[in-house]
Amino acid sequence: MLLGVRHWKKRSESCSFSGSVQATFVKVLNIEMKVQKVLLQSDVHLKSDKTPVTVADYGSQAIVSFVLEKELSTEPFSLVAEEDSGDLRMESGQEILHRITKLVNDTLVIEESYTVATLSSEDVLRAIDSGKSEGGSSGRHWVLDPIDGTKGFLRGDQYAIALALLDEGKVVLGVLACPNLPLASIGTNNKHSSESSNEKVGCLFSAKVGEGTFMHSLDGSSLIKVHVSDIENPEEASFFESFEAAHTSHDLSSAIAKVKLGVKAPPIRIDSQAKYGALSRGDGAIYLRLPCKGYREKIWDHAAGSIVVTEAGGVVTDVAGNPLDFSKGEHLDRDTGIIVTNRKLMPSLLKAVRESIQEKVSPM
Ligand SMILES: Nc1ncnc2c1ncn2[C@@H]1O[C@H](COP(=O)(O)O)[C@@H](OP(=O)(O)O)[C@H]1O
Ligand SMILES: [Mg+2]
Ligand SMILES: [Mg+2]
Ligand SMILES: [Mg+2]
Repeated sequence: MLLGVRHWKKRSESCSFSGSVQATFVKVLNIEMKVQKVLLQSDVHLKSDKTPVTVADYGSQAIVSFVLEKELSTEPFSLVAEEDSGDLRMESGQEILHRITKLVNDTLVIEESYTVATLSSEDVLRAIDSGKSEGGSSGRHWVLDPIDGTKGFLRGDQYAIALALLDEGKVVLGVLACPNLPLASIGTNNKHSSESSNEKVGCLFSAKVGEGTFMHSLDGSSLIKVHVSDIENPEEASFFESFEAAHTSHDLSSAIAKVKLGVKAPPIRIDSQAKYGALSRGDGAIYLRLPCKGYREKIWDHAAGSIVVTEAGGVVTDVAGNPLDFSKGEHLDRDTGIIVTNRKLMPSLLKAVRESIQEKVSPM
């Protein structure tokens, strides 16, 4: 028993971010917001799976992994992150690597505690590749999506930086920074909005297992504990889904929400895990993600978002109603979609999802 308590204390102490990591996280965000406004065509590349990646994705991964490794120098460091340096090591990647290196140094120079020396391109490549761990069910692994919703980032819309900690395969800590998300509600089911926060954008959600979810403003001026919507009547529940039709079936979610549940409000379509953040503070009551059959979800797309919602009182499952399993490496071990809502709505939502999928498979 005593051993268990000691283990828990040790774990929770080292789970928490030091102030300088959090401050650096915010600086990365500020830089990304500037980069988003001045992005050049040549700063954007297509990866082998045809999804976009930018200097900001690589730069964010290099900085967060560099700072985390420095902060956690006394313990084994394992990071599972989205990007790798393969394309940057090729001849064609030299120009973009040069710009990433400049971006990383410009950012780190602002944070005095990390100005050991100017980082070389090789240091930057090494920092990006620190994210090559495979994760799994034993030990601790940090999970990073340096820019989630890159397509939204390119459009000038929503995106997020998502960092989580896995301990023995379970998410125990999550931080979700959403630089373009208004502090006021973006949905119809809101309970936290206030007059003074109406115009401001930039939210940072943080959640630690057993301690709830907090929303900070990015300028540090406010901090509140948030809770998911307590709506019980599905007709009043507004729902979130991906902006990108290629990432989720808009037709299927419309059949579930409108036809089966009688939801009246139109869907709120935004990019990235900002959907989890917005749901955690009750902006809407449902998030449906129903990708094409065969798409395998990655853990960095859901680890931080899922704990932000569950610690705010919500439920995150696959379409069979099982909790998401983050212990199987870089992929979530499901290919059947993700549903998120509050405890009261989950039974009717699950039923509606199952019926709609069944009807799609065998139309009457
Ligand atoms: N065909 C597909 N189906 C579902 N998700 C996909 C997809 N192609 C890419 N994605 C993932 O969808 C994420 C964005 O989610 P959303 O649609 O909620 O904005 C992307 O994250 P990145 O932008 O980090 O690559 C990417 O991992
Ligand atoms: Mg990507
Ligand atoms: Mg992502
Ligand atoms: Mg990403």
